[in-house]
Amino acid sequence: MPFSLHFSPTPLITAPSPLSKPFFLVPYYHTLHAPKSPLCSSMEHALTHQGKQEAFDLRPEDSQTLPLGLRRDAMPSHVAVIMDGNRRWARLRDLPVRSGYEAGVESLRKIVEICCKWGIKVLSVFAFSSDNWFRPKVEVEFLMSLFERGMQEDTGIFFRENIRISVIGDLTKLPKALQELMVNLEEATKNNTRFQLIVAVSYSGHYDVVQACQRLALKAKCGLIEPSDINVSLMEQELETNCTEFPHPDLLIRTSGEFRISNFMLWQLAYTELFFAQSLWPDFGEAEFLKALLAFQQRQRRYGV
Ligand SMILES: CC(C)=CCC/C(C)=C/CC/C(C)=C/COP(=O)(O)OP(=O)(O)O
Repeated sequence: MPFSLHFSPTPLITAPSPLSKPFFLVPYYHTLHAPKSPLCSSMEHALTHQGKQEAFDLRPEDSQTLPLGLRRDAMPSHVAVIMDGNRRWARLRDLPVRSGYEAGVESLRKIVEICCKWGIKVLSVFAFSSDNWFRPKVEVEFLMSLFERGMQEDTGIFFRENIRISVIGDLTKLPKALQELMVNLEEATKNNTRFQLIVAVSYSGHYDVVQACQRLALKAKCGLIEPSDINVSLMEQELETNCTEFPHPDLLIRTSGEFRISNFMLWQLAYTELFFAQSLWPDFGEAEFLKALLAFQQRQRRYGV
């Protein structure tokens, strides 16, 4: 099934975009000491053709218009989502599991578009947990191919819409081509400023805290810091969310009626507001997202004070 984000062809880009100098990608190929990867050719394709043009519904004025009752001054900067319920969605319809994941990608695209429209700066999604490696091999392989396909097909949109992609997690476990694709996409979009999508793959909160501790221990061993220097700020510099200027989600949404955080961003969620939706992720759309944001805007955040 082809994917498409439905963005306006009208450039909404306010900051300088890599689109203005597509050849910046060329030196990057060389730093990888590798022939052009599939991503690189897909990027070239996207840059040449400027992405898909067939169906768009976002206009510049949309970014000024919020649904009734939603306040721009109380919008969360960073929303995190546990996209749960894709397989159940498929099973309820007698469809193969992969259709559930594909429908989940479409849902993600819708939410990304809404975030851009409503002025949310960062969206983090739990796309594949460290524990998901223990799922059936065929399912894991399908998910890997879905990440590859999804990212390749939307490359043009990321450039045109000024979207930065970051990937967090233990990427060393991913297929080599996917690792390369993700690293390339992160590098190529790192100066995009309108919106940042953080994709957590092969990720867990435990993994993140442990890798941060290992990095600090190494710095201490090398004499760069003293163990007594270690504090919240130094820890946060080593967590994988150091890729964003908003490392702490303001709001966490989990779909599918489950009430747990399942080892997602354990450190970063310390003061996050939680919202649990009944819908399965493929059914989670604008109306439910709005409900979550309205609930968030009514919360009083006291940070223990
Ligand atoms: C390109 C890109 C970032 C794609 C994201 C694709 C996507 C929706 C991934 C979710 C994967 C996942 C393991 C969800 C958990 O719900 P589940 O499917 O295990 O649901 P269940 O609780 O019904 O079993």
